Amino acid sequence: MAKIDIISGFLGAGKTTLIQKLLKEALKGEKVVLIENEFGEIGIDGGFLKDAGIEVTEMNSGCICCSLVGDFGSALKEVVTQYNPDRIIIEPSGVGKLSDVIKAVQGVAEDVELDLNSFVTVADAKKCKMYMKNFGEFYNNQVEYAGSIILSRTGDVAEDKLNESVALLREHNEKAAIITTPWDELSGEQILKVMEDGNDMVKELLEEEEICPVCGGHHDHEHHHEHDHEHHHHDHDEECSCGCGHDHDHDHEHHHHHDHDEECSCGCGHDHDHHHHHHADEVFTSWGKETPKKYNKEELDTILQKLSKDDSYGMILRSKGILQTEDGSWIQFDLVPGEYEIREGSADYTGRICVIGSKLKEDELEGLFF
Ligand SMILES: Nc1nc2c(ncn2[C@@H]2O[C@H](COP(=O)(O)OP(=O)(O)OP(=O)(O)O)[C@@H](O)[C@H]2O)c(=O)[nH]1
Repeated sequence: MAKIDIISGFLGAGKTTLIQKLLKEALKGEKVVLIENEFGEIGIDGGFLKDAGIEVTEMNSGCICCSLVGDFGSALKEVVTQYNPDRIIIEPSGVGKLSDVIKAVQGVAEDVELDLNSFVTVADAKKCKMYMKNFGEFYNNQVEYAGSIILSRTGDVAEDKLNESVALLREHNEKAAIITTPWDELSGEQILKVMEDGNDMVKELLEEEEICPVCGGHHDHEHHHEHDHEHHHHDHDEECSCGCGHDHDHDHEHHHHHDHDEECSCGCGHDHDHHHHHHADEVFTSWGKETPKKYNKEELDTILQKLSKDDSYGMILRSKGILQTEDGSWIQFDLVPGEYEIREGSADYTGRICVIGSKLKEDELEGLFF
C-alpha cells in the first residue's frame, strides 16, 4: 500500500529543499512519486528530480483546493495504478490549505488503498509572525493540521526570534513535534522519523474528527451541518481558521457568532453569509514570463534587491527563475521576502521568471525585468 506524505508549507518555506534531502538521505531504496502543485503560471521546480529518476507529476493549473479536488483525485489515483509506488510525496502549493489537501486524499482513500503516513508543514523560522498576521487564513491552516512542523532557516535566526516563532506555532497546534535544529545537523532519517511519529496524531485526527467540507475546519459537525455561522461549533480554543481573527474561548460548546451585517474584516468585501473562506487565487496572484533576454549578474542582483525589499511592485512573497547571462552561462534565482539567492544552473529551453504575491503590480514588474 502506498504511503502518502503531504509536505505543506507557505511560499518559499523550504518544501522542495526538504524533499530533496529526504530523497537523498532517507528514501534511496524506495519507489517514490512526487506530486507537485505549484501556484503560478510557470513551473520552475521538478527538473532536478526528474534527472534523479524520480517520477514527478506536476499540477500547475491552480491549487489543490475545493475547485481542483476532482482533478487532484484522478491524478493521485492514476499515480497509484500506473506506478504502484512505495510512497507518494505530495507537495501542495505554498498557498494551499492543508485541510483541503487532506480532504482530497481522504476522498481518494475511499476508492484506492492508501496509507496516510504523514502531514508535515515546513515553516520559515524567521517569518511565522509576519505570515500569520498577513495571511493567517492560509498559513494557520497549514500549522493547525500538521502532524509535525519542520522549521527552516533556524541556523540563521536569533534565539529569541526562534522562541517567539515556536510559541506562535504552539498557539495553533498544541501537539505537533516541532523541529528546531538546523537541517544540516540532522540526517534525513532523523527527520523522517519525526514526521512518521506524528503519524499517531494523524490517525487520531482522522478517526475523531471529520474535516469540514465547507470551511476545511476540523470541528465536530455532528449537530451543526448548517454553515451559516449562526452556531458554528469549534472544538478547539484556537483562533478561527477562517481568518476572522476571533479568539475562541475554552468552552468546548462555544458558539461562534459573526455579525453578518459587517463585511469580512479581511477587507475582501465578501458578505460571509454566502462565502466564508477565500480561495488562494482571490488573495494571491502570480506573474510569469518566458524570455530569451540575457542578463548580467550585477543587473539581476539589483533587480532582486529591489524585488525583495521595495513594496512598489505589490507585496512580493516569492520569486524564482532561470535566466541566461551575457556570457552564455545560466543562473537560477530564488527569492522570499527580505532575501534572495543567485546560483549557477544548467541550460534550459528558454529563460523563465515567476513572481507570486498579493496585489502584484504587473506593469511595474514588467518595467523592472525588461
Ligand atoms: N539558509 C537556508 N535557506 C533555505 C533553507 N530552506 C530553504 N532555503 C532556501 O529558500 C529558498 C526556497 O526553498 P524551496 O525549498 O524552494 O522552498 P519551497 O517551499 O519549495 O518553495 P515554493 O516553490 O514557493 O513552494 C531556496 O533558495 C532555498 O535554498 C534553510 O533551512 N536555510
